[in-house]
Amino acid sequence: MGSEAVVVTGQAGNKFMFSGSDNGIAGNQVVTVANILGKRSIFEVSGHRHKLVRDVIFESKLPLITILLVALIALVFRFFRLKFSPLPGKKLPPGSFGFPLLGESLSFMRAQKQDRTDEWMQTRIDKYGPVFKTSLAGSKTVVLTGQAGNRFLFSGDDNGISYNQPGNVAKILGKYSLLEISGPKHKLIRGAISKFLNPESIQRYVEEMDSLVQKQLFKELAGKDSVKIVTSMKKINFNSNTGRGRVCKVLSNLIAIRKREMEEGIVDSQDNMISSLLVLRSENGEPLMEQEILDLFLSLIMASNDTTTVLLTHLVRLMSRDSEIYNKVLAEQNEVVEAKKGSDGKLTWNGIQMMKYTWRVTQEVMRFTPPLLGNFRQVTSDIHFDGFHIPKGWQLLWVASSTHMNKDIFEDPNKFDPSRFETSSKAAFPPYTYVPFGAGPRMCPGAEFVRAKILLVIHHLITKYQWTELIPNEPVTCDPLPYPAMGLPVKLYKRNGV
Ligand code: HEM
Repeated sequence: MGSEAVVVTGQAGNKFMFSGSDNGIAGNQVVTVANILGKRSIFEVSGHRHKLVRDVIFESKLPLITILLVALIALVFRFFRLKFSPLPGKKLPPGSFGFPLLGESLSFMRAQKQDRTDEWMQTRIDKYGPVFKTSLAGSKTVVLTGQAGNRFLFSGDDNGISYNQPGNVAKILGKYSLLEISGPKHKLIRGAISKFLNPESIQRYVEEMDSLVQKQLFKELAGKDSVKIVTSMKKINFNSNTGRGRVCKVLSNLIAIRKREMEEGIVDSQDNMISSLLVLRSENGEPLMEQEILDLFLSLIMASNDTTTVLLTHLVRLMSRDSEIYNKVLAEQNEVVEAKKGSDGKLTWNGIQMMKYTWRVTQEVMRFTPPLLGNFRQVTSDIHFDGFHIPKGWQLLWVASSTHMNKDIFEDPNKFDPSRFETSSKAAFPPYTYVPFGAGPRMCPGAEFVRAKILLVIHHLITKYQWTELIPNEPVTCDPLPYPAMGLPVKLYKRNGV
């Protein structure tokens, strides 16, 4: 332990050691033990004080178990005081770590369950300011809110801030998912994937997407007069009952098919995402392993399924509650139906571009209820923000509502008003303030795909069906995404002539 020592053994040695207290020999413990026990522990005090403490403990009439219990509690408190004590000389953000071990996790989880996360955040912002510390999921956490906090967090990728997800999420996604890789490899793979998710690509396969959406939607709703919207939307997005094992098998087969097709020259490497990943080479010329391609696809599926389901669910819920919005969306979609007559009944990219009002409603739904309320980052080296020191090993948390519901950014924020998106959101709101898809190098690459998907589903749903909620005022619960607690059961009515 960094000290020279003499080992004393035998009867004579023991006698010398045990009788020698305060006679040139002290009972003090090594530094780490002393730190934990505290400098007034019986092991650390000596002389008259040691005798006094010893008499109180051993001569008292208190049962030994009580004494041991008190000592144990003191030890645990001491341990956690040290563990959670601020670093000397460093200005840490204000805030509270809550209870030992649990931190503020329980109250945060309770707020999530009751859909009161915004309130939980706001109470702390009012008390401590836009940057505050807490302890969540067993980690010391700094919550960064507001435009400046968002900008710092979103731009800080690989700069003392890492995107790696908590252990359980990482396990599900696989270690090669886009969310787990960083640096040049992340840039390379993100670039390859994004090429297939940008508007130019979506334009090419919008008709194919449309026929798939129609097929899945009508298969799901056919013959039913009531459905749970959450379940139906999950099935339309991706059958959530399909486990990781089965998806991997299907993807493995697909990779083998693409490899063969490329060898036979049937498809070009830029025809589809799998082929383009198969020809991708890292800086040192290495191709991706099959496991990497599998994890990448799985992460795309996982990142898209729940978020898109939540968004569709909240749109359907809103339209069953607000007949004015429902009628305006329906009127716009009927215009698209008319326009389709000029293109053999097919929904084209132009049709998608006509759905401006529907998209504004969707944008406002995401402002009110962002499908992803926020996300964590890991601090990989000491960083500084707004005059505060944030030590390595802590985590950061960004929260969409901190800017979405800010009256200085969005006028009358509690009013549902799709018209605020009439000019392009980029021009209307300062950067890093409207963040349902995040921002910066880790911004959601699926944003354009989501737009096409949502508009296609709503187009077919509203032109064929009307619906009413079966549970009035069904509460929303975040687990961790904001879902209606009972899955939004609705009664379906087919429109005349369908
Ligand atoms: C309504 C639907 C969606 C919402 C609200 C959403 C939201 C987000 C947000 C906020 C982030 C950034 C998280 C952060 O910075 O902490 C993100 C990242 C990501 N999203 Fe989405 N997403 C949606 C749909 C999709 C879809 C459809 C895909 C795939 C086609 C997708 C793939 C991804 C991936 C791969 C990342 C990680 C990007 C990276 O690390 O570079 N998302 N998403």
